[in-house]
Amino acid sequence: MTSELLGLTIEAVRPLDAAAMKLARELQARLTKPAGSLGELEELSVRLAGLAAACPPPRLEPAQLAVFAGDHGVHAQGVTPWPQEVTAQMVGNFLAGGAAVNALARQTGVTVTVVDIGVAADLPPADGLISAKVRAGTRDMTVEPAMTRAEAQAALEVGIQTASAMIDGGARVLLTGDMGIGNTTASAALISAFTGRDPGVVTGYGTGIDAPTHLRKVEVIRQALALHGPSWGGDPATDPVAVLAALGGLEHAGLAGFILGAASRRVPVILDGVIAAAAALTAVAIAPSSRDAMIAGHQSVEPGASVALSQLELNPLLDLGLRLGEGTGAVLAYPIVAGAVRVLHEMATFDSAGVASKDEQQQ
Ligand SMILES: O=C(O)c1ccc[n+]([C@@H]2O[C@H](COP(=O)([O-])O)[C@@H](O)[C@H]2O)c1
Ligand SMILES: Cc1cc2nc[nH]c2cc1C
Repeated sequence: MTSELLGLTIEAVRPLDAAAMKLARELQARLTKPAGSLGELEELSVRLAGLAAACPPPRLEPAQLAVFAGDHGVHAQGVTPWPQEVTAQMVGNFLAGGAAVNALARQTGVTVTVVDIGVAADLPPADGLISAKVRAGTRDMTVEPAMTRAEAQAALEVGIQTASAMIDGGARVLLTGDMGIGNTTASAALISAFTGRDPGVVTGYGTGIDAPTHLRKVEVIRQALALHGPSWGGDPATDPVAVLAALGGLEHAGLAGFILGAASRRVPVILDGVIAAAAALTAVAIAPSSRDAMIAGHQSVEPGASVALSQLELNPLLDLGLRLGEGTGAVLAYPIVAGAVRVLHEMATFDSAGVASKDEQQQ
């Protein structure tokens, strides 16, 4: 059973508009630069025109980042050295403006909002905090499904509603962020399930674990996949919400909804690291065309991120060796994405600037 909001959102996720893409390609060819010289920015601008069904597409301002925060029952399996309380403490840090993502967001002009979708501790109301707790942390995926289907759907809806509210408030681009001690374990489990790749290939070192902890982390993921995998019988696409409920975090569900919400409104969404990549695979399994609204902000150090992005056929814009999360890689990529659109609005054409084109010079 799919909830009404999720069903309507899935229906509204449509393919790119071919006519707007053609106009953007033609415009790119007339701008005062050698053809193709803006590299990946050119194809990106064409895709953004197709997404908006307009050429030029709207300028990507203002930009809103949502940091989905949640805790993880699998923390009990010793997959991370950090205590679970750090999730709530870092939320406090985001709200006070003292985290890396706050500094980088101030640098690039992005507004940061935190969504408490599943932090284990009670968080007092605060400016910049959306209190939408579905549950105080997930269950341990090695013992039982991390979420019930109803909880996974509720968290997907929180994500959709967050995207809608931000777009209604004027946002023209959304950015993903996450905070959740233990969430690289849930990310690797989701990535393994949705790509069919072995947990040994997609599991990384998260916040920084030693080799024995890494071995245990891979084993924990194998155990969860062995327990739940038979329920989707080798084909996760038949019931992606069941896969999400079994293995995911509340923040993965929120992020998947956020991505679907953006795609349904034809607004681009810049993905951060491995947690966003796992959520993106989930979103694509739910609504395949949502892929076209996604921009991979950066290449996380986590191996699962590369596996997920290559399955999604997304090229990360930056490769800075980041493995922090919070939305840091998305925030850093934002000026590049906004620049790709700005070029279409502001560059002169060969005609308007009186610059001879290559063909004219040859005549
Ligand atoms: O974004 C990434 O690719 C990324 C890679 C490694 C760690 N993280 C962050 O680190 C936390 C999870 O790490 P861990 O080791 O507790 O699973 C969580 O808060 C994530 O935001 C994030
Ligand atoms: C300190 C700290 C900051 C983080 N930011 C995102 N994930 C994090 C994990 C830790 C441990």
